[in-house]
Amino acid sequence: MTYETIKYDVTDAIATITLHRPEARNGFTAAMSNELSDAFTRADADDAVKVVVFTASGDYFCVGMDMSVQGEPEDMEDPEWVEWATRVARPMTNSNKPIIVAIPGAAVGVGITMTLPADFRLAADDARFGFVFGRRGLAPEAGSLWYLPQLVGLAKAKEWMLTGRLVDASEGLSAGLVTSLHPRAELSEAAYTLARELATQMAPTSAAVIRRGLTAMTAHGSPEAAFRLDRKTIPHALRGKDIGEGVAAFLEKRDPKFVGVARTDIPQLADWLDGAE
Ligand SMILES: C/C=C/C(=O)SCCNC(=O)CCNC(=O)[C@H](O)C(C)(C)COP(=O)(O)OP(=O)(O)OC[C@H]1O[C@@H](n2cnc3c(N)ncnc32)[C@H](O)[C@@H]1OP(=O)(O)O
Repeated sequence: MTYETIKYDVTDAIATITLHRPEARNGFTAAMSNELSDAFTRADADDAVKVVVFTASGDYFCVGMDMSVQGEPEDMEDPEWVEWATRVARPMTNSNKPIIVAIPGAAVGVGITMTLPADFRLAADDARFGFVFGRRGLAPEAGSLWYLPQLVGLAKAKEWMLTGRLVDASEGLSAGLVTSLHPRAELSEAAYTLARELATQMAPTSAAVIRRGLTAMTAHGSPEAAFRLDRKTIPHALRGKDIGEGVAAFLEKRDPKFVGVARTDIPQLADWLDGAE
């Protein structure tokens, strides 16, 4: 697929997906929805990719739906509309690779909800966030009715979504929405420092089990379900390509050279997670 609203790059095992409509403050469109869906799916399928960085060109991350081009749909059941945030959030949720979001400025509406399935949200210290759907007569999307209370608690999620007020960066940090804050000029380096650490220090199969397992267990797990999942994943890890390397690297006081590939080494992971309820 040719991308017109985003950029996609892979360098040194890190895929970077960049919202690229800076003239429109990266306003979200149907084309952007399709392109992001394709890019996250592509990064997951590429065995050369170990980590994904999701960021944006310009001073805004994304001002949400581009209200200047995205009019009212003729058919409110049209999946082009109903599914447009899900198309992004689902491949992010199912990704075998950790996802780091670097948020340089305002992230509002779908501009913030589509980041919630990611694993880390690093933000500029003057960024703002807004769950403004009620103010526009819309309903929350991207699975945010589930994700937001998981991240910040039910009381805060209700307050943010019911008022639709803008939340500043420090409140986002203290509530748990944001992982860390950085001066805007240092945000990109902070994101790539973290990405390089994950790409070099984490066994890919371990990362996939951890990010997907935590989400699945939080969504529909229990201690017994987690014990059952452990019984699948631990023997698998012990038979895997990287356990010897991880232990040897520790004992030899050197960086590991992990060769595992989650997608092909544990193709049954999705079935294990589905069966974990
Ligand atoms: C299914 C999906 C649903 C959703 O995503 S619903 C959410 C839709 N998005 C919004 O409602 C956000 C509306 N925008 C804002 O609240 C603010 O903006 C911001 C907090 C994002 C940024 O504030 P500041 O930096 O003070 O900029 P500014 O002066 O308000 O806006 C600058 C220019 O950007 C235009 N703009 C902002 N957001 C959008 C948008 N989402 N779609 C189209 N245009 C937008 C404005 O109108 C204005 O334009 P001009 O300079 O010509 O006056």
